[in-house]
Amino acid sequence: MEVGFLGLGIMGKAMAANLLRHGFRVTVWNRTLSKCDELVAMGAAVGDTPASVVAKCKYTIAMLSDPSAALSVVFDKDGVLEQIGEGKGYVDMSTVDAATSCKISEAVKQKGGAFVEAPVSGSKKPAEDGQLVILAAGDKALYDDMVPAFDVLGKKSFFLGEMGNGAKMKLVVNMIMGSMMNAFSEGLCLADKSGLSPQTLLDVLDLGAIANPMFKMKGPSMLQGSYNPAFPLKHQQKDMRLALSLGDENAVSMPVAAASNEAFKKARSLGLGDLDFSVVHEVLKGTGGSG
Ligand SMILES: NC(=O)C1=CN([C@@H]2O[C@H](COP(=O)(O)OP(=O)(O)OC[C@H]3O[C@@H](n4cnc5c(N)ncnc54)[C@H](OP(=O)(O)O)[C@@H]3O)[C@@H](O)[C@H]2O)C=CC1
Ligand SMILES: O=CCCC(=O)O
Repeated sequence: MEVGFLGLGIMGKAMAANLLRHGFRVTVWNRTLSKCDELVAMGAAVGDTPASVVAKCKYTIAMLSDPSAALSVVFDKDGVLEQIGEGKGYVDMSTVDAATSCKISEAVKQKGGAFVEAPVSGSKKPAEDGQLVILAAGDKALYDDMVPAFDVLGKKSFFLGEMGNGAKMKLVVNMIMGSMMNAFSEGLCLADKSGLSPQTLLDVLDLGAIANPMFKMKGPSMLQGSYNPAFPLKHQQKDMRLALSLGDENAVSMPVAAASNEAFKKARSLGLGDLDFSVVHEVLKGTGGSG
């Protein structure tokens, strides 16, 4: 199967590499073109523009930072829309809001193409290992065509029905994750300040009802103050912002998420946005809490 791949950041690079390793023919494009080199060394072809990738490939996947990047790659000059049409499919796996997905879907459909939104749960390591959870919605026929690729990229794919449901599900999941990260960080601070060993807290948590992979993976590096980005904090804050907006639209009160968003915003204002989202711990250590 031949696929195009737009966006070779932390996630896109790992996902495109995975497709190559599994025998897919992949044509890549990235705004900063030099980031294509590593994929070329693995056997990828390069397109000069999103439009040229879509012209070459029946199916094109995108993994871009945020709504503005997702819209720019479709609607701007040399964008996806210039070449999408009958018989071609576009799959955006970026985390965006439902309105962005719907806008792209309408434009792609107007040109005769098919569109699926397919944001993912799982970070850099699951992307490298093909263990993502895919939250797809939109054109069911295109989704079915993409199953061979989704099976390589993920351990499970959900088809969630109408356009926007994938984006909404992803935002709900990341709203919970961001709030959990703040509660976890506050707990580490509280243990430390009240004379307990934070390491022992990690051991206790790991044996109880709230044990989870995130605490297990991020806890030790947070205690060391090490924040190599797997999931950049700027993206987590974007997801909290979009989830809070979804809460506004649906009159859902989310005080925990709102307080967590403030801590992520504070971290961004301190220039920590490109580090892992667990760096919010430094903010909470500084203030003694998110409230
Ligand atoms: N990292 C993670 O753990 C996870 C991330 N996600 C989501 O996946 C998406 C990608 O995340 P991640 O790979 O971590 O992000 P990165 O910041 O590592 O990469 C972002 C990508 O978007 C491109 N980009 C940014 N702005 C534009 C623009 N205006 N036009 C064209 N391209 C642009 C960047 O290009 P350039 O290289 O030129 O800057 C880069 O390829 C995000 O929506 C994120 O929320 C979802 C699950 C997990
Ligand atoms: O959007 C990022 C999600 C990160 C994760 O699921 O571990």
